[in-house]
Amino acid sequence: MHIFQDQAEVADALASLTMKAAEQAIEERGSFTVALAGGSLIKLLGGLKGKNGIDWDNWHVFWVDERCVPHDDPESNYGGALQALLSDVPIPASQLYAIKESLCQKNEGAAQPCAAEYDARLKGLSRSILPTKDGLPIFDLLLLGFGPDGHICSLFPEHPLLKVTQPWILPISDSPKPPPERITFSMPVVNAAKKKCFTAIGEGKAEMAATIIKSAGDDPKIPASYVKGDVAWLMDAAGASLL
Ligand SMILES: O=C(O)[C@H](O)[C@@H](O)[C@H](O)[C@H](O)COP(=O)(O)O
Repeated sequence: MHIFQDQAEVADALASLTMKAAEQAIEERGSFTVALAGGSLIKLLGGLKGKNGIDWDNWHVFWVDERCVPHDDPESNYGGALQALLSDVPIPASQLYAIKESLCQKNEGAAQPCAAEYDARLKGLSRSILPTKDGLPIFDLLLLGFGPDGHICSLFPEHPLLKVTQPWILPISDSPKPPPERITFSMPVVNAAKKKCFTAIGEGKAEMAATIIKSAGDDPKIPASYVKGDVAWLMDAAGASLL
């Protein structure tokens, strides 16, 4: 757990942690797979802009969850990350794994086909850049957010999806956080990743950050409590104020 003065310092620490994971993965396997959340995480991604010595050519970027909307919709997590960082760095466009936009022209009913297409696309990559173990993909790094209710990705408290183990990518059509139609990594896919990083910025995150960190694990009221393994927390002073 690392506590910093303000958001700018957290963004810088997030950049350092991501760069280190990338260097290690590229040295070991020649590629780096990172999956991003949406929400307030997006504004921290800019910390990677202008950093030297990054081998962007070998980065592969995914989304841990996505709203089923066109890419230019303000709700699009891909669109947000593009604006915050990805349009400014030379990652080949084919290595940005956005959801298939043509399946999302109408939000209603989009989650099922979107999730199936994303799941099939990821499984296709398991023969190349996305190694698997015990039938699950091993992402190098997940940059996660959490909601005030303790949700992560689009896995919400006491929602049946929390317990679903197959396929890798799940559709949700009744997300309590709008918009309702989304796709999300399953909890086993989250936990199979090599490293996960949570960020908590501002007073609004303090109470739930403390609850997650102090939780005994696997509390269906707090999806974030299921996250296990190598988990880093980067927080500002306000986000860490109730620890
Ligand atoms: O699409 C989304 O809604 C996000 O990916 C989601 O999983 C996010 O990480 C949390 O909702 C926290 O969002 P905030 O940090 O904005 O509260």
